[in-house]
Amino acid sequence: MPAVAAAFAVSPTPPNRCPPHIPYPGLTTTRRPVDSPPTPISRPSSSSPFFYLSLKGRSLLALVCFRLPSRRRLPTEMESNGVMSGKTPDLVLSSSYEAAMRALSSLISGRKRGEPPKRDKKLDLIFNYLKIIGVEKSLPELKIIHIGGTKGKGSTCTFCEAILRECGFRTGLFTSPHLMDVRERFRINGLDISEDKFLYYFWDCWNLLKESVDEDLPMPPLFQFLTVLAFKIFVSEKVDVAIIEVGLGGRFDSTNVVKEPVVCGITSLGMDHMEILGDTIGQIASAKAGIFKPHVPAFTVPQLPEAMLALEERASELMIPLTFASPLDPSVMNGLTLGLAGDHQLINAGLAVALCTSWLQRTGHAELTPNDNPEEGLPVGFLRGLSTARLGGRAQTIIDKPKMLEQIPYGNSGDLIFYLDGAHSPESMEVCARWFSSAVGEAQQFVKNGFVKELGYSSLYENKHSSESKKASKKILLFNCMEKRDPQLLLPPLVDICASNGVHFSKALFVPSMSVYHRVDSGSSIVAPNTPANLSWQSTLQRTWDKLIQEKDLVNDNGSKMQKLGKTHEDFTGEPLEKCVPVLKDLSPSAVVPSLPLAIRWLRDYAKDNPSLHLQVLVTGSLHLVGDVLKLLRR
Ligand SMILES: Nc1ncnc2c1ncn2[C@@H]1O[C@H](COP(=O)(O)OP(=O)(O)OP(=O)(O)O)[C@@H](O)[C@H]1O
Ligand SMILES: [Mg+2]
Ligand SMILES: [Mg+2]
Repeated sequence: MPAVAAAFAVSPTPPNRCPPHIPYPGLTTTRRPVDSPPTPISRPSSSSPFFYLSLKGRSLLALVCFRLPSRRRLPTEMESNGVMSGKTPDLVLSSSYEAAMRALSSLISGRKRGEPPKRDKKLDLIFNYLKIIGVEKSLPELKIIHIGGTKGKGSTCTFCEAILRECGFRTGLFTSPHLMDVRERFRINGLDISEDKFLYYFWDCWNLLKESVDEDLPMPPLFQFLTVLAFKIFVSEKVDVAIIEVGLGGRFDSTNVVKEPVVCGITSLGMDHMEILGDTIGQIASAKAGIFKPHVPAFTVPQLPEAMLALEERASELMIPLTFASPLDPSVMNGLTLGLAGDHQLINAGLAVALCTSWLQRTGHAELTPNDNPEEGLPVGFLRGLSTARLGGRAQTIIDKPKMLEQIPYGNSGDLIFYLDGAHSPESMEVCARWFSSAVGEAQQFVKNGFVKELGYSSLYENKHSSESKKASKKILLFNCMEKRDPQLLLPPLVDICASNGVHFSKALFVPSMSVYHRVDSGSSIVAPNTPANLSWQSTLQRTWDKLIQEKDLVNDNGSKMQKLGKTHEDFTGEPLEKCVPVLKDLSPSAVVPSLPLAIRWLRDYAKDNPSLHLQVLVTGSLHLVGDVLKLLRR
């Protein structure tokens, strides 16, 4: 066995749940040898329809020059806002990215979330958009892995992408939603698409569509546009495999324009988007199974019986094998950990292994699949992919210590750790609570041992200050969710599961998100600490929380009963509230904070003023909230 493979040798993976081998007609793929460096992303040359100037430093990279294809008009949006001068068509100033975001935002339809979409002919329309941008004939070349489900789609897609890239293939990954920047949705070979490439493909598609739209074929709504843009990018970038996450549902989802993927997967199913998909888990499963296609093997994870039945029914109608992928056995990781944290990721990783195995078999690369011989375990590409996969805002831990990497003694200026997870359904709230309980336990263990784990960078820093090991920890919840969600379904599982693991919140802060779903922001857009006029939703959340805490009569971190609402909470006495967030003055175990920047500032001040505390903040309830916190922490 080669040395590198020996180093990764693992005990057996179950001879992996692969269906009978169904060859994919006409499909074989070339790939880089496993040990060679990833294929560099090919850059456009000056003879291509466009070129870019590489200027000094990252900031100047935004000053991109494009030679737009001569048959194209200049983007109307850019002309109208003065970003691009009509007399100098080759120059797109840096703010053109903001112009692209404004153009994208204009595609967000006025339809309220929750109203049934107009489904008739939707996929036909999308097919027409693909024709207009010139990629409809190339779709079959993309060798797609198509993944739907209620929870774990993005994670499973991310594992698949990382595995196949580590096996030597050039990958394209399309996921949703994004946290900070729309480009996160389009990864090429593991990296978010660059701004220059994004702008090129964006305006190319935009102009072609604008030139062709009429009453019968209007501009597509946002997600449809992003879907056709993804196909444009992946076809143009000549990826070997495109991993496509379903947006919502399955049968009527924009991504279901894919006629013949190589393999399909359905992740954990649960009750979400019932207003569109149906009231029962069976109906939801049927809608999701709408991505199954004739001659294409399908895989899924452990499901409730009713959901499993609906998936099986659809599979048998199409006469395709539906294979059950069991959660990954951690022992097959040979001591490595999954790149995405939380026990639930074992479910997603097990599905990803099955999907990649099937993809490799069907595209003529069976030699790269896990060996049936249990002694040989997972191949090195699988192990590398599973252990290096990354996806922000899902069970992500960030230490708020900008100088951490300079190894400044820990604890001197406050100790604040953010645990971020975009859970927003009851099921995901449960897995989030389990992950948080175990993560804070782990962190506490490191502290007790005199070590602090820099979780974001997976390295250890020795703590030379023995007083550190005596630090007490406080857990704070920073929460928001969309108004269509029911906090009575989201907050109880969080509180119950944490409490059953001995984890109690000292305080809960309810705060409005800053990003809004009717606007697409760039990652660098200014985060304004605007105070929304109406905080009534946050007050509703607070009331739900307070009632829950009172009913449960929970104990706090010190083992003493939490003070009832309105009374002084001993954990928060002596803090310099007045200089920061007046609304926190009441010192109750919960508060509505009028803006997110204020909440972060208050947390930082509190940590600084209480150096003997470890402050562990769980941010959850909304991916918007998580994205906004990431933006603020990055600054
Ligand atoms: N297998 C799973 N079972 C239950 N919850 C999960 C599972 N995987 C992930 N989650 C939860 O769902 C959240 C989102 O994970 P992920 O992005 O992988 O799912 P998604 O299906 O793409 O979600 P979305 O509906 O937001 O697109 C995670 O932060 C976690 O809380
Ligand atoms: Mg969803
Ligand atoms: Mg997703």
